[in-house]
Amino acid sequence: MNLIHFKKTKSFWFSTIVMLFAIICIQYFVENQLKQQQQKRLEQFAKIYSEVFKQIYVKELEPAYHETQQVFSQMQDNSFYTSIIAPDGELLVDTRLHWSEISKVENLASLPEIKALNNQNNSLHLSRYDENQQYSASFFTTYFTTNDNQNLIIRVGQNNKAINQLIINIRVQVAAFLLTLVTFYWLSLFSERNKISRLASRHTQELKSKITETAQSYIDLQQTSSCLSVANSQTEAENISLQFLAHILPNVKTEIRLDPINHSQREQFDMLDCWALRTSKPYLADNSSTQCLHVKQQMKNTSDFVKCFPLMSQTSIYGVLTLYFNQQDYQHVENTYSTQLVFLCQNLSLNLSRIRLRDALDKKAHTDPLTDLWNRRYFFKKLKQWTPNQPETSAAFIMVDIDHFKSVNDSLGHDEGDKALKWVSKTLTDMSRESDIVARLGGEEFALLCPKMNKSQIQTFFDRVSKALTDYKLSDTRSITLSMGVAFTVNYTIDNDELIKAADKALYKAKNQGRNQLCFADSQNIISIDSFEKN
Ligand SMILES: Nc1nc2c(ncn2[C@@H]2O[C@H](COP(=O)(O)OP(=O)(O)OP(=O)(O)O)[C@@H](O)[C@H]2O)c(=O)[nH]1
Repeated sequence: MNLIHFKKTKSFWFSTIVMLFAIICIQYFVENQLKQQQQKRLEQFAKIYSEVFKQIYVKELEPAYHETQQVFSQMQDNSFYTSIIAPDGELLVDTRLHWSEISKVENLASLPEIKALNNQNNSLHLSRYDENQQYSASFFTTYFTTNDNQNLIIRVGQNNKAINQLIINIRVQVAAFLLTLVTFYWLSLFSERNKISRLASRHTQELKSKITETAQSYIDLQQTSSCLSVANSQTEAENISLQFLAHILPNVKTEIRLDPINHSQREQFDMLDCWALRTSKPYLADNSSTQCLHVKQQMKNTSDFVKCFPLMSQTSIYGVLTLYFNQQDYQHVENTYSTQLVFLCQNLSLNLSRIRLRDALDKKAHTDPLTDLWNRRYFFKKLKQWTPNQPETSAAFIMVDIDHFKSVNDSLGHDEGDKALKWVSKTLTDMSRESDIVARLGGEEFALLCPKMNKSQIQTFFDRVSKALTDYKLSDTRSITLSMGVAFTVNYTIDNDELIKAADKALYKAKNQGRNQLCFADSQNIISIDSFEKN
């Protein structure tokens, strides 16, 4: 800013000096012209006057004096005054004096113009201070010859007051012009300075608020990252990220779509539909460019730009983050939040990877390798998390045991027994609902936790499972049968220990009563869940 100002000032002074110089030259020229014109007019006047005087003058001076006085009194310009002087300096005629006063005037031979003329000049111009008249005057002095061959001097003078006044006027006008120019310049400079300072303060303010906004977004991002690092599920991680985006980009519509492989309930989403995932980098599309196929038509129609950020690692794809902008928001986000968005996506991807890895390990730790059902540990963990005092968490606890399984192993071998175990597992899973937990507790023993199931529903379940098992034939054409013991949490008074013990007793009863049957619990019998887990 200072540099610009300096340059402006420098060029201004340079142009001012040039202008001043030009004005002085013009002024000098004008003044010179004025003086030349004055001299010309003095010469002309002298010529005319001497001609008139010559015509009128015949030996007698007085009549000539009066006649010329009369002739020249009619002239408009009476600023000229004329003297006729004899070569020896005697004043003969003077237009400013009365005839009677002329003879009283002293000899004029000592006047500078008469002296100079006598020193061999035929005519001359001279400006000097006229002490008699007390003002500065210009004189033209020359010889002329009368008709009777007398050599006389004519001197025409003019008061310089008018011309001096003219010159002063010109100078005043030039000075006024320059002063106005300088004033205007400083005024414009001042207003420009004010404008620049206002602009600078506005920019500073904008910069300040942008820095504050950016700093705040980094604080939010840090907090979001901390939450993401302890997120328990993909849904939780997704919600944390969406919350952050809604906070920093309140006007931008945001959407996260995760890989449906681990999310069977989600809307199907083909990862090849997204150009960001194909190219492994953010993809921006406006209304005229190729859009990703997963982008919602309605959202696309109401936005100027759609930008997708891939959620992926080097080896896996987790999903995509999509932002829908209008023109103005897009610029703002690009300028202020582009780094934060990339960081968020990296962080989210990292945590999705962590959650998936943990889920996979969890699943491995909680799954029975032979049947792929939940194992004993997982089942009792779930059962411990049960809250029996809430009506909506009421459930049926079913214990299942294959009848005479030992004889299957003994007669047909372990492989045949394993096949039978897998078939029973599949049948139990197929016949149960999605909300039920089906587990293999060990050996030929299974358990189900079925929320909101009544006696008749259990009976139907048992009948369907038994019927399905008759379709499976062992190699010796035998069929498999099951016994089930069931206890309920419907009366809200039984805790988990009671529930297990009751179901176990019911199963025991079913075995004792001949197997291949279903028995419901007698809730009076109690054993502890811990002792049951140890079995
Ligand atoms: N093939 C196979 N057999 C198993 C597995 N785990 C346990 N068993 C067998 O399951 C049989 C369980 O027999 P028992 O506890 O006596 O019960 P049961 O023969 O079914 O008699 P009831 O329960 O009284 O009807 C044993 O022979 C175990 O060896 C397994 O993973 N695979």
